[in-house]
Formats: sequence, structure tokens, C-alpha cells
Amino acid sequence: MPPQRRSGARVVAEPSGLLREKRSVSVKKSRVRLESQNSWLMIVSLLLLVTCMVLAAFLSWPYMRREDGVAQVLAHSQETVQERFFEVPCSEDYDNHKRFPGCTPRMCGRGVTDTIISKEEAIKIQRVAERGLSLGGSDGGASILDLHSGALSMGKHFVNIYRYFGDTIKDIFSEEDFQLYRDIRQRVQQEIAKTFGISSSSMYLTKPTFFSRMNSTEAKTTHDEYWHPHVDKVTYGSFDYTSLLYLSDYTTDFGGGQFVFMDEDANKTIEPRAGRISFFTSGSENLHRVEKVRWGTRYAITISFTCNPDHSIEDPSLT
Ligand SMILES: O=C(O)CCC(=O)C(=O)O
Ligand SMILES: [Fe+2]
Repeated sequence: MPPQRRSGARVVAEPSGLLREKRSVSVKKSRVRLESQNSWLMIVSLLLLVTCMVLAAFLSWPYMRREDGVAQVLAHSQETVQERFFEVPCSEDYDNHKRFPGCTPRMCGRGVTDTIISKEEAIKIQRVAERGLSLGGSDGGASILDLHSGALSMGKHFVNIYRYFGDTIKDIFSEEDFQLYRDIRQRVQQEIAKTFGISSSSMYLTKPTFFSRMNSTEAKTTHDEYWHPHVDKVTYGSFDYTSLLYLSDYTTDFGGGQFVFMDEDANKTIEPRAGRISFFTSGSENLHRVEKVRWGTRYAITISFTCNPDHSIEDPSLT
């Protein structure tokens, strides 16, 4: 049905053929102009939208990478790493401390190796950790046992196992257990010295040196909050080189619990694996945290070294 004119609309005389043609050409031209204007408007709006999206992604990318777990994996739990080293520029932290030639880091970075400690040794030392930690344990998700000081998490506090259990501690730990710790400590020290080009005899074991056990139980005190980003040199003072020996496997024994270096450009993670040693210079060039453990139990030992002989400690021993 043809369109009806509205009543009351002004009646205009129909244009002649030539005029109609001219008008139709001019209508076509203005329609083309309008269409081209519209498409330009669309292109400009689209470009604006894309620019906004790119800008938003660009601005939130570092945040996403640092906080939301988008990360580069430095060592997967399924692979066997011979020796892997990643150099990073040293922070200025070391300038604020006394320098010890032949030990204070001149080169900074992080290393990983799965070849220094065997799976069997890792299992053995994990049993020592299990036995020790079974004497107490935190109410929250993080328990520690410091073999040197004897500090053991117990409920919401700590006890000293050497005092608390007296001589009966010899029924729990053997001289062989301590020998294994010393042996591991020595090999880790040599590996760190070799990697950073320093002399092994100019670095010393420092405190704390401890077993850690983490699970997904809710934190009850701040001692259970192991996941906060930190710098070991700030947290522990005496550390110059930190090492971690992992005693259980990521994804097999526990979920979550990856170790994360929080670099400016991206997070870099290390997936724990029994027998894996991760070591690094302890300054703020190696800001790090541990992801929350989501299930299972994660065991590790922290063994750290100082360049300052005043902060050195003896190897833990039974006597
Ligand atoms: O267990 C780990 O992977 C790291 C623990 C840690 O950062 C620390 O003890 O300072
Ligand atoms: Fe740390």
C-alpha cells in the first residue's frame, strides 16, 4: 500500500522531469555525503574505543601480572633443572650495609637446581621435618621448626623444643638427621658460592634456618600469613643469600604454594619440587612471596647465608 499523506500536510506541486532528476542527483549526493560522514564517525568511534581498550589493558597489565598470577615460570615442577641462573641488577640495599669483599653480592640474581640434592635425600629430610613438626604445629596454615634455636610453632605461639622436650628430643631426632642437614647446607653453600663467583669460606650460615609446613588452614595469627610480599634482607636483617630446599611436589602433594619473584615487568614463579633448590641474593632485587596453598601440605627448608661473621651461627646439632 502506498504511503498515505497526512491530512493537513502542505501540497507541493510535483517537480518536472529534469528538475526531478537534478533533485534526485542532489539527494543521492547528500545521502552519499551523509553516509560517508556516518562511516567516518563510526571509524573514529571504533578507533577511540580500541584506543581506550588498549590503554586500559596497557595500564592494568603490570597490575594483572603482579597480582592475578599471570606469570612466567622459571622452573616447572615436572622438569629436572640442571642449573639455571637469571641475573638481575643489584638493588642499593647492599650500600646501606657494611660490605664484605669476596662475599657481598656484586652480581645479583636467582638460581635453581634439581641436581644437588637427590629425591631420596629430600624424602629423608622431609620425614625429619614431619617428625619434628608433628610435636606441635600452628593452629593456622603455617608451622615452622627452627632446628638451630629450637623454635616450634605450637597453637598460636612458639615453644623451644630443646627446653620443652628436654632429653626426649633424642628419641625424635638422630645424629644422622643433623648430619644430613649439615651435608645439605654445605652443598647448597658451595653451589651459591660457585654461581655468584664468591668464596664459600667467606659466607656463613645465619639464622633463622627452619623447616616450614604450609597448608590451606585459615590463618589464626600474623605468623601464619606467609603469603605477604617481602624482601629477606629487610625481614631477616642478616641474610645476604637465601636458599630454599623444597621437600614436596607442586600439583602432586599440594596446590597453590608457588614461589613468586615480583619483578616490575612480570611475576616469575618457581614451582616447588622435592629436592629442588632455589637460591637468590636477599636484597630488594628479589622481592617475593608465596602463593597461598589451596590444598595439601607443602614442606620446605630455608637455609640462608650472611657475609658478616658477627651474624654467623653454628650448624644445628643435637648436643
Ligand atoms: O617457602 C618459600 O618458598 C619461601 C619462604 C620465604 O620467602 C621465607 O622464608 O622468607
Ligand atoms: Fe622470603
